[in-house]
Amino acid sequence: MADIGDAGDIADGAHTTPGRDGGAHPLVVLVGPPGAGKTTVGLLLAAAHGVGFRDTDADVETRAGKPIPDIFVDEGEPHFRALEHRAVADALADHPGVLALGGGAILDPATRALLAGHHVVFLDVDLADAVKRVGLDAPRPLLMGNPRARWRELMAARRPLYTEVAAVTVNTAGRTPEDVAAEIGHTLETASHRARPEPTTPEKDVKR
Ligand SMILES: Nc1ncnc2c1ncn2[C@@H]1O[C@H](COP(=O)(O)OP(=O)(O)O)[C@@H](O)[C@H]1O
Ligand SMILES: O=C(O)C1=C[C@@H](OP(=O)(O)O)[C@@H](O)[C@H](O)C1
Ligand SMILES: [Mg+2]
Repeated sequence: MADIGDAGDIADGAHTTPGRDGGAHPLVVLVGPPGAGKTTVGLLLAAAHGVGFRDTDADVETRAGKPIPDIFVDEGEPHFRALEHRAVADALADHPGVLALGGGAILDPATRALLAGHHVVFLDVDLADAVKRVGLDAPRPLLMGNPRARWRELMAARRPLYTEVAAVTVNTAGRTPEDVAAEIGHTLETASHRARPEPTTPEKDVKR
């Protein structure tokens, strides 16, 4: 799938993160709830670093040939989640730039497992800012009805999952997308903030 806003080849290869399999893996993966700014900040971050930007929501829509709300209505959320898992797996395997995930991608345990070893940043936001940003904005099927109540419920259930997969949390409340992108850029320069370690083999599974 083509990158959005790809800045072209990076001459010195400095922005390519080689994976264990020799493929190119994302420089950074953004997670967080709807309205955290994953898409907005991701585009800015990619431009600042001269790398491509990819968003799994856009990949899912391209593959399905329809907007996300239509997928929810026509095929249901489980089908959307299956498409989303595939989109995340593909992008983690071959996208060397900035990758933004849909807010619920981390609900799938298999997707969380795939994120191990990647530089994952959790964009945190409070209810007031999130609702200001997305409340009555473009359609997000999971916020339909009462966006404030739905968002609060989603965040309560997901916060532990965002922190589980992320090496770094950046609070975005009251901050501009430019400021948030700059802070993420700093985390990329700090060795101690690199990706969380991959899980070790559970003791019970070790063959003696
Ligand atoms: N830090 C921010 N401050 C103010 N508005 C923001 C910020 N980040 C994003 N937005 C706005 O909020 C809306 C949702 O942002 P988006 O990037 O689509 O969030 P996400 O992808 O996390 O759901 C957009 O209208 C965007 O311009
Ligand atoms: O939180 C969610 O479950 C969803 C978030 C959306 O993406 P954003 O987080 O980019 O809004 C999109 O993937 C879909 O509507 C479901
Ligand atoms: Mg988004």
